[in-house]
Order: sequence, then C-alpha cells, then structure tokens
Amino acid sequence: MAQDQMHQDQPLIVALDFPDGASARAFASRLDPRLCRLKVGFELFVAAGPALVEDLQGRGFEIFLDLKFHDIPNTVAGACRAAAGLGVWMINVHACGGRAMMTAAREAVEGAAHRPRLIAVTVLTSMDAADLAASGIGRGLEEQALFLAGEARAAGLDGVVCSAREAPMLRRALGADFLKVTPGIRPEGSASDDQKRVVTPGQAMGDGATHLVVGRPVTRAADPLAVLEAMNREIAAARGT
Ligand SMILES: O=C(O)c1cc(=O)[nH]c(=O)n1[C@@H]1O[C@H](COP(=O)(O)O)[C@@H](O)[C@H]1O
Repeated sequence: MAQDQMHQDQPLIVALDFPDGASARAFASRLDPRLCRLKVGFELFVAAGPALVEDLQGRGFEIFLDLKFHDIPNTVAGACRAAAGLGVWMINVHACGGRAMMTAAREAVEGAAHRPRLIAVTVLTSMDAADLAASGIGRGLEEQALFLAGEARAAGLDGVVCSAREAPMLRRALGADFLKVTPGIRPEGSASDDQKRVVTPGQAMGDGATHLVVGRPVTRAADPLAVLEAMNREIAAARGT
C-alpha cells in the first residue's frame, strides 16, 4: 500500500517524548506505522536532531515535528522553511505569536518543495481557566481558544492544536475540514498526569477531533501495540466504521 494511502485515515499520533535518540528508536521499533504517526517534540529534537526524523521517516512513519515556533515573523518563516525541508508531515507554531507571524509561516511552507500541514497551538491542554487568568489573558478558556483558532484560520493555516473539549465549538465555527489535533487523550482509567483537560479517544473523535496526540498512555505501556490497537478500535467505533 502507498504510504499516503496507508496514513490518510490514521488519526493517532504518538508523542515520542524521550530524552535521546536511542530510546526513541528502540521504542519506535515496537510500533507499526500503519497504527500511528509519530510526534517529535523539543526534548527529542534537541537531543537527536534531523537525523532521527529522517530515520523514523525511513521506517515508514509520518512525522509531526512539534517545535511550536513563536518568534518574529521572519525567524519563524525561516524555521518553518527548514522544517519543511526535512519532509515532515506536519509542523506547528503558537497562535499567540500573532496573525503576521502565522502568515509568514504559511507563506514559507507554501514556497517549499514539500508542503507540510501547518497548524497553530491555541490554549495548552495543561492550562485551565485559572492558569489562563494568571497569565494575564482576560478571555475565558473557550473564548480564547476560539479567538486564536479564528486567527489561525484567517492566516491560512490548516488547523489548530486544541483540547478535544473545544473541538465541537471549533467544528461549528470553523468547519470539519479545519484540522483539530487534540492532545490530552487518555483511554478510560489511565492517569491524567499533568494534563488538566483530558478526553477519551472515542469521545474526542465523536466531538470532532481530526487527530489525537497521545504520549504516556502508550510510551509507558507494557504492550504499546496492544494499547494502540485498542485505541484504533475505539476510534473506528466512534466513527461508525
Ligand atoms: O502541541 C502539542 O502537541 C501539545 C499541545 C497541548 O496543548 N498539550 C499537549 O500535551 N501537547 C503535547 O502532547 C503530548 C501529550 O503527551 P501525554 O500527556 O503524555 O499524552 C506532549 O508531547 C505535549 O507536548
């Protein structure tokens, strides 16, 4: 099966939050690219760099390079261009960097030979209303997520990272095609860890999430493949497929 065909309907993204390339490679060898994409974030990218991304892609995994760029437009555009050059499937920026920054990011990836999906982080799933207020934001949680998602859409981005709890509201406001990548996913009965807004895989899909990011429930599992298979079954049931 062509890689594109294999991946196009796969909503699960496993967060490879490991401290070094060796641990990430060892863990990835226990997974199957037909069951998930992989997310490489700050910790791993700083430790292991582009070579690891290329290695994982060589094993058939599509990569979400989660570096959450947030800087002046010119700097973010350059970072996005460099990330696109790695051939990754998806990259992201922080929506609170502003519309000009997001527009510069979008123009940079549009000019690249390989155009990754470009999405923006709205309100982190580790934050609740009190955290938002404490960081000086006057809007409520949902209002802020909706505002930032609207800014991302106005800048021409493909979607947002948001809590699945906000997905129904964002689907109503911005449509089903605007990507809603939702971390804070926890299968029934698993620990919330530091996530304050958690949702089960089935519930997230039912609520309009297009992709689910899940880390520790898979990376700390005794049998990660079994957890992925169970999550994929739950997703298929929620989609009615
Ligand atoms: O951008 C992200 O991926 C992200 C945004 C957000 O609001 N919340 C959030 O948890 N994440 C990422 O999603 C992953 C969640 O991991 P677990 O909490 O272990 O499932 C981590 O890699 C986070 O960096």
